[in-house]
Amino acid sequence: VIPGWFSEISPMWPGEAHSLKVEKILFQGKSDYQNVMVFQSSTYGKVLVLDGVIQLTERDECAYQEMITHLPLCSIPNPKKVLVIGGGDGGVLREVTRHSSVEQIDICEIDKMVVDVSKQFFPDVAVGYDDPRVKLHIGDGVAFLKAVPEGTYDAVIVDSSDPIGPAQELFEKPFFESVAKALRPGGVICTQAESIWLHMHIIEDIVANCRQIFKGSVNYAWTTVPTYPSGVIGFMLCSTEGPPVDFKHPVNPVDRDDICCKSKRPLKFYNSEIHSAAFCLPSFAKKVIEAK
Ligand SMILES: NCCCCCc1nc2ccccc2[nH]1
Repeated sequence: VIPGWFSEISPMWPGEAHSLKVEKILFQGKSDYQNVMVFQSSTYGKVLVLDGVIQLTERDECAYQEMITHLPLCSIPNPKKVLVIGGGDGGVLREVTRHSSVEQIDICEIDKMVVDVSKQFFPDVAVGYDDPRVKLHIGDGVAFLKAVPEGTYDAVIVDSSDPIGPAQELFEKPFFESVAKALRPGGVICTQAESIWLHMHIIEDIVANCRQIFKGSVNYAWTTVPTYPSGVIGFMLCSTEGPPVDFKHPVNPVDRDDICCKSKRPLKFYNSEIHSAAFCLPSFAKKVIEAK
């Protein structure tokens, strides 16, 4: 351990570790589910760490939050009811509220400490909670979805941490089946889907499960997030049987400047071109993901 530096060492990415220079540790706690830490970095703003894994930094969180939200919501004409699983930081909520068509936003986060810490240390991220359309449920997303009436949501966004830890079940088949049931025909799911550099095997399994469960379209998109392992992170975009969804060509643009929300904060990362580009894959990933 180098004094004054945080290194993200994990068996999920053996032999490598992204490091950030630490100015000051701002919070350390242990919730019922995981270790929670916040530190002031020298060059990436404040950083949220769960069980030693970087979840977000102030400098690059826009890339992840904007892409995981607008890739699904800009792919359907008129999203009204949206469910967020995980995402206790509130960043996805902030992005969902940009869509004026949205009437109801449910969020189910298992760890209340993540919500409280985000509100205290990441107010520009947790601003998402201020919107009156948002309803926060503290609990397990697996149980929450079992209780949801069939066909309730237009979109479900699974903003999970990694498969090792509290989010493990959110990567498994039964959970995807419960999401498919909770979606209306032609509804969409977008999940945090790891790195094509590090996790092709996990992605292969997720894609196989999604092809069996989601009878509309199944696509993988990816983007750059400098502080995530290997500097990239991906998303599974799937739709249920029903009105076809073409994820690669957004029907509901959000980069119009009239679409805004309380924070009046402009989009920093997402736009319609980067939306389409996100689905272009390197050959080694295409071979696995688009295998016919
Ligand atoms: N190793 C990549 C980790 C990606 C983490 C994405 C993420 N960031 C989060 C912040 C709060 C709650 C859930 C979250 N899920």
